[in-house]
Amino acid sequence: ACQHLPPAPNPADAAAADHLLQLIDQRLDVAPMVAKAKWNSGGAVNDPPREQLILDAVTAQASGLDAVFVRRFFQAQFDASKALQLGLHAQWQQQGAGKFSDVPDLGRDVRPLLDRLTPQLIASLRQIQPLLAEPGMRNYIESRSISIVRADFDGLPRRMAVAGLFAN
Ligand SMILES: O=C(O)C(=O)C[C@]1(C(=O)O)C=C[C@@H](O)C=C1
Repeated sequence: ACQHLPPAPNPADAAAADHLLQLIDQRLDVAPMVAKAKWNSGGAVNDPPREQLILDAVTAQASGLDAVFVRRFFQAQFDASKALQLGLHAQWQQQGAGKFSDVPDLGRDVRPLLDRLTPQLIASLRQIQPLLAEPGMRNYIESRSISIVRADFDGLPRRMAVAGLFAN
């Protein structure tokens, strides 16, 4: 029985994957705060110069790691954040929502939360990258992500964020 199922990763590798998924979830948890700050300010969700700044920083910090892999991963985190933010904006638009009170400042309060996660994500990617080709690892990551990473908008942002680990 179950011969068709891929093998589960060993406990240490599974724990490393769970840790990365927790960090992905923590980063995605910041998106609603970003969305509120931008809703109040009227600023665009997409900020290519800010993305470029982060990509340049991670490329510099990630020596030894494949630059294409790291950049693809972070771009996927931006794209997941934007999908979540745009979904929230569409919801608030439809509800005729007004400005939110007590929203943290994007530059002073919110982006530092993302910046604090960046080196943790890079450290976790270092651990995970050599394990990604193990049989069963992709399957494990994708199924575990459903329990660990937030599920907004039918899981679209979650799927986008996790897909960034794989080339296709
Ligand atoms: O900092 C912002 O303005 C965000 O919206 C967050 C974020 C990110 O995930 O880091 C996502 C989309 C933007 O294009 C730039 C950066």
